[in-house]
Amino acid sequence: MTDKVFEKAITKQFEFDEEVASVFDDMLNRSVPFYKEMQRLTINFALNFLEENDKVYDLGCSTASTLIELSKHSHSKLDLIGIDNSEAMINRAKKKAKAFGVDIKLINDDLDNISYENAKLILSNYTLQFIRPLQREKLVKKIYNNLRNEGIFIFSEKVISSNKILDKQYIDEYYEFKKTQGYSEFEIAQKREALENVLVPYTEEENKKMILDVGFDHCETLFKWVNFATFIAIKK
Ligand SMILES: Nc1ncnc2c1ncn2[C@@H]1O[C@H](C[S@+](CC[C@H]([NH3+])C(=O)[O-])CC(=O)[O-])[C@@H](O)[C@H]1O
Ligand SMILES: O=C(O)C(=O)Cc1ccccc1
Repeated sequence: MTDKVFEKAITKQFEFDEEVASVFDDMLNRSVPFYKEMQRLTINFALNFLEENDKVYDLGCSTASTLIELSKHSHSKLDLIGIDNSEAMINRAKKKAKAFGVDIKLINDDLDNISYENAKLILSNYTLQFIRPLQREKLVKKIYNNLRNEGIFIFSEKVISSNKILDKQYIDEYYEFKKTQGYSEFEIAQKREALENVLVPYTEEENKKMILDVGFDHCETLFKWVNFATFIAIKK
């Protein structure tokens, strides 16, 4: 279904409710530049590190698109677990996984309440940005502690620039992108307002610092388009 959530006047903050969940795949494809390419890279890099029966968690799995694709491309059997605190998203994820005949454990809970024990790979594309900064650091520490040795964390985030002039150019460039995707100026402005204080982006450097501060040995940018970045972190 086509995303028309912000065509009408909005009075509340952005929420992952039934209305958003019902158009979410279209929303993400049209709102995240190179979403499919970012997802392809996530999966290819993940597969390089995975072996039979490895445990994989997707934090903020939404409609489970990434886990379904991962499962389709894997030659080994994986233990796939998706977590999302939006019931509407998890219900869609369950329907999609069933339709694709893919075995995924889908859990409707807050990321805080889950133990990621024995994980070989943790994925989290465009989700940490919705977690309050203090809690975000705590969650990343838990991710590090629960990953096995040589475990991998791949995550994507909307980012800002610490340079004011460039940051303004980032915003303008993204605005142009959204127009090419068929969003009107009104829809773009409304969504921006609804996301204010809900989506809290860091700079690329802040993201890397957060990762290294909790103990990861290595973190680098796998992919970046202006204000959208994918990172890979490795635990020794
Ligand atoms: N505290 C939380 N606990 C659990 N889930 C949460 C929390 N906060 C937000 N979410 C969930 O995180 C997801 C973020 S969307 C991820 C896209 C997906 N990764 C994809 O690649 O297709 C990204 C976006 O919409 O920009 C939503 O489904 C929220 O319900
Ligand atoms: O659409 C936007 O304005 C964004 O900043 C990114 C985004 C994409 C999908 C859901 C929430 C935020």
